[in-house]
Amino acid sequence: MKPHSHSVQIRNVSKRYGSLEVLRQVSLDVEANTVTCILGPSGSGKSTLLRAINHLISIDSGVIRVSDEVIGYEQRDNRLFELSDRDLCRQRSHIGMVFQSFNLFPHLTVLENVTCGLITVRRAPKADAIATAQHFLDRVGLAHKAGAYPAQLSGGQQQRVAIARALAMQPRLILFDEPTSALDPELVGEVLTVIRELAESSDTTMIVVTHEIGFAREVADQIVFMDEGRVAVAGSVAEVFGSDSPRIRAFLDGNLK
Ligand SMILES: Nc1ncnc2c1ncn2[C@@H]1O[C@H](COP(=O)(O)OP(=O)(O)OP(=O)(O)O)[C@@H](O)[C@H]1O
Repeated sequence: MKPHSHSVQIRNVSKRYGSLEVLRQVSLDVEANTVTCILGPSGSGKSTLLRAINHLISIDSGVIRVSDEVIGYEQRDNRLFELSDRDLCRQRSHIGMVFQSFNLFPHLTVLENVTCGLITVRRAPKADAIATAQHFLDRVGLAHKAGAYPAQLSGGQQQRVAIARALAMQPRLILFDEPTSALDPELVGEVLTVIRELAESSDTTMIVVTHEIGFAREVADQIVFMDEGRVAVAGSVAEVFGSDSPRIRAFLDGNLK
C-alpha cells in the first residue's frame, strides 16, 4: 500500500540575505493530499519558501514540519543543529521537486534519468526501476521517448520527464518551482495538463509556485498570496479571488507582476 501523503506546517519562518528580508515570519498549513498554489509578485519570496520546505536553503528562524517531522534540523540540548547529509537525504527522498529548469542529466537517456534515483537512492533492482520508470513515462505521455537524450526533446517534454522522475520516487509531497516559467508559451499547456491530471488523480500533496493564475484557480484547494516576504492571504480559491485587498486585486488583474 502506498504511504499516506504528507501535511506541511510552517511556523514563523524568516530568512534574510544580507539586509534583504526575504521571508518574514511566514506561517502556513498545507493539508495532506491537497494542492496548494503559491502566487505573488516577483521577488515576494515564493521560491525561497518552497526551497526551504526541502531544506535546499536554510532558514534563519522558525520551523518547518513535514508530517510532524522537523525538516533540516534536529534538536539536541535545547539547540537546533542542521541534519547530517545522510538524514537530510532520507527526508528529501520522500519529497519530490520539479524545478523551473528541468535539471535532467544531459548524458543520460530519458529512461536512465527516471530510473537513476530509484536505483541509487531507493536501491531498487534494475528491472523494477525500469518497469516503474516506464509506467510514469507513460503517465506523462512520453513512453516512446525512453531512449532519447534530453537535448533531443522540447522544453515541455523535458519538463514532463522531470515530472515522471519525481513521480517515480513515489513522493508523499511534490514541490513545483515555477514549472512552466522557462517554457515557450506554446509548450506551457502540455505541462500544465500533466500537473492538472496529477492533481486530480494522485494522492500526493502538491505545492506549486506559479505565475499561471488561471491554472491555480482551476486546480488549487488552497491559494497562498505572498507579498514582500509575507503570506498576505491563504485561503480557498473563492476567498483569494474574492479578496478586496488592492494589492491582490492589482496582481490578479495583471497590474502587479
Ligand atoms: N541566494 C540569494 N542571494 C541573495 N538574494 C536572493 C537569493 N535568492 C533569492 N534572493 C532574493 O530574494 C528575493 C525573493 O526571491 P524569490 O526567488 O524567493 O522570489 P519569488 O517570489 O520566487 O520571485 P519570482 O516570481 O521572480 O521567481 C528576491 O529579491 C531575490 O532577489
